[in-house]
Amino acid sequence: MTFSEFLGALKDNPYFGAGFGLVGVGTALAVARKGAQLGMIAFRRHYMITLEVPSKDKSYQWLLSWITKHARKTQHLSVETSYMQHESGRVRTQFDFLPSPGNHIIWYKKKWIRVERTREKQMIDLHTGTPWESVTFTALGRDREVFFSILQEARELALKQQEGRTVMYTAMGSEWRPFGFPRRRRPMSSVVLERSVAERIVDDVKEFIGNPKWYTDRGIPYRRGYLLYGPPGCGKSSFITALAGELEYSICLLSLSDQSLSDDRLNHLLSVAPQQSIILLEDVDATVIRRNLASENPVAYQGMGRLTFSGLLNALDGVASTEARIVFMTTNYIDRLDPALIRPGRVDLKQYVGHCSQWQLTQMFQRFYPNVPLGESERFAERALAVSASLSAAQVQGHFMMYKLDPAGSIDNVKDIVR
Ligand SMILES: Nc1ncnc2c1ncn2[C@@H]1O[C@H](COP(=O)(O)OP(=O)(O)OP(=O)(O)O)[C@@H](O)[C@H]1O
Repeated sequence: MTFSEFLGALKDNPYFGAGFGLVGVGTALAVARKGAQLGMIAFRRHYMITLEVPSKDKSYQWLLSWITKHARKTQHLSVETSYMQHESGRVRTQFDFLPSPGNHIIWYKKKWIRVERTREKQMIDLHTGTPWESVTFTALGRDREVFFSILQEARELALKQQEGRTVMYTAMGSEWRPFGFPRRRRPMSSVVLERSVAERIVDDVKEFIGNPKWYTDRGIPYRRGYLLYGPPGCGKSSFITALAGELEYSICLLSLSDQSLSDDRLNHLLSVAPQQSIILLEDVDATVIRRNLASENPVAYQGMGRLTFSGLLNALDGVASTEARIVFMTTNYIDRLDPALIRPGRVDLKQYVGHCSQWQLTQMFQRFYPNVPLGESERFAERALAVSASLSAAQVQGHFMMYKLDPAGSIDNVKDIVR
């Protein structure tokens, strides 16, 4: 008996015949299911548009906030805790509910949009230690405008949340991440530098930002470097913070004494800094010190601080973008810096920020005790300078804090300023 004869005999058998009928129905169902799947794929391909945004993309956090705003009715939430500084200076803890991983439906511009937030359990971003995530937007139709509109709105929403604040970024692995809570912008008037010093720098930066064409016309990289040097506590960092506020820029803070910083990482970080930000390199003398120590004692410094001096120079030279790139460096020891580091092109403007002059002391007193006659401020300045000619603004501020409501006490006890 052949195999087909055998199958024929089975079909004719009353017990097995019914089974064959079921197999026929099952096959039909499978075919129908397959057909539906193919139909769905074809429908998706031709009548639906999707946009996937990975968590590494700059717009990812903005989009999560946007989704939170639009998916108000969703019951599946996760929380993100942040800190916000109030006008009063108080720091408030803020809980933001974000849509949890899964599907959410949003009605937006007369369209239903499915938003799927996925989190990879298996994959971790090694640089930040966070799981890989993505959000996928799916809408009916072929019009991409809806996605542009969502991205644009999400960006504007994020900018609005930062209005009046300065965002500080710190380097986390190969990325810049917001650090702490956005700070209230520091007014320029709150930092008292020697007469016309602040104006000189502010004018220079504004002139630079306003003239990209000048640079492109001449083929000069559109970047500008600044070096503020001088003793501790005289206002270098405070001034840069106030400048960022004035320009409505954020600050990307990087300490060159960070032992985990390598040439490649620095190079990468400088090239991916957020738009409209000042890159602030602190302790810029640290690389030079390390280089000297390492050459004196190579064994002890082996493997430490893979950032080399030439790596720093290369990274600074590589900083070029279509956007104004502003790099500020600070140091307490300019004499320790290699001339190659501060040559024009790497540092275009150097400014000494030193101990308080008589004019500065008068201004500081006036700002702290606004209702006191000018003569009293001048008297304080004279007496303070008689105590020490090298007072830092931080020292003076500390002294005022001891006599918050007592300007006369602040003058009478001025000798305590050096304690
Ligand atoms: N010129 C200034 N006017 C007003 N406040 C100042 C000034 N300089 C310093 N201060 C105050 O002193 C503190 C320390 O200042 P800041 O960190 O800006 O100094 P710095 O020069 O950057 O010091 P370092 O070299 O140690 O980094 C801040 O709280 C700041 O408010």
